[in-house]
Amino acid sequence: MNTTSPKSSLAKLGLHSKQKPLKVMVLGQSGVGKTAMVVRFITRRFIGEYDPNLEKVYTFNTVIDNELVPFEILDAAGQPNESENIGLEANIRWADAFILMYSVTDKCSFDECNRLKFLINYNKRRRKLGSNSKDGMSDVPVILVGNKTDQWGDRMVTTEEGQRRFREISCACFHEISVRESVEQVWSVFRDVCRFWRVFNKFPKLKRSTSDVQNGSDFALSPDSTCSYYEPTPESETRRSFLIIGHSWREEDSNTESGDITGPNHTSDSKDDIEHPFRNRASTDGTLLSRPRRWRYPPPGCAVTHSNRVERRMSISTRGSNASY
Ligand SMILES: Nc1nc2c(ncn2[C@@H]2O[C@H](COP(=O)(O)OP(=O)(O)OP(=O)(O)O)[C@@H](O)[C@H]2O)c(=O)[nH]1
Repeated sequence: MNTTSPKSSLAKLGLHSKQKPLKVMVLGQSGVGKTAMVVRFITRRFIGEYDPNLEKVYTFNTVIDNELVPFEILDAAGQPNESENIGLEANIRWADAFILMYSVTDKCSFDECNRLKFLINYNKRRRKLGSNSKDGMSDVPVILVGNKTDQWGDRMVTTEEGQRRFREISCACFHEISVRESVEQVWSVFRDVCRFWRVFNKFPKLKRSTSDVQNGSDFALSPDSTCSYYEPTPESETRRSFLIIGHSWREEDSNTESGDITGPNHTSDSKDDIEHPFRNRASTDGTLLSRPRRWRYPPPGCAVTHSNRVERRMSISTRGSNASY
């Protein structure tokens, strides 16, 4: 017997809502290769020159890990002056996930990532701080990408600096790629965007981990999250993978395929790590320490001393590269 689900019948009639698109924003200084990367992902071609002022949303449906993913990709124009920050911030609020791109041949573009990550933190949190919803305490995946590794003679940012920065500004993972040389590297970036987005949606309580976990703490963001980068020299196409454990990464066996399920060793060692991984510092990224309970009429024996108060501090700076986290 031929059975049809109500969902598919509605879909045929065009009444059932489509799958939610994955809205990705590609951010970075002008000239780092944002447009080249998006076009490479969609068409598999490397096209040399583009209109630098063009800001465009590309829609592209593809299958990742056996699931259809309707991408909406906003290729943000490089932001040459501060007056365009308002539009930039509106776009940041629109997006579900981010690719933060710099060129390994341009130190300024690398430093610009700090400011942009700060803007992401601020704009994705601000809305949520005002909301009552518990789910509002969320974060979004941000993938740090260093492009143009084919220009190894002009390199100004080392792989180690990229790895350090990815930890410092709390991105979900880090890639080094050459859009010109490898379509596979470009695909691996978008694959990770999608995988992290799924993980963040699936485990809302983990969402803040990539912003708040202290250096070196072992916190399992996802058992199947791997990140990769490629060796910068053209003669070495060896793929190296990193398992992302919350804020930190560990080098894996180089034969491990991206997306492989990892063993139990990669999860957090103690339950305590999961329960108290955050909030060890005040910060300017909107992360507030939880306030101690203040009694209006303290119960007997519960004397609240002034020193018990936790200072709440939040300052916002969107200028320059001196944003702090
Ligand atoms: N060598 C090399 N050049 C690249 C690579 N990716 C992009 N480019 C070049 O870098 C230049 C800038 O690329 P775009 O894609 O226009 O950069 P963009 O970040 O979109 O720049 P805006 O549109 O100004 O924000 C172009 O000349 C590209 O051909 C790469 O992987 N290697």
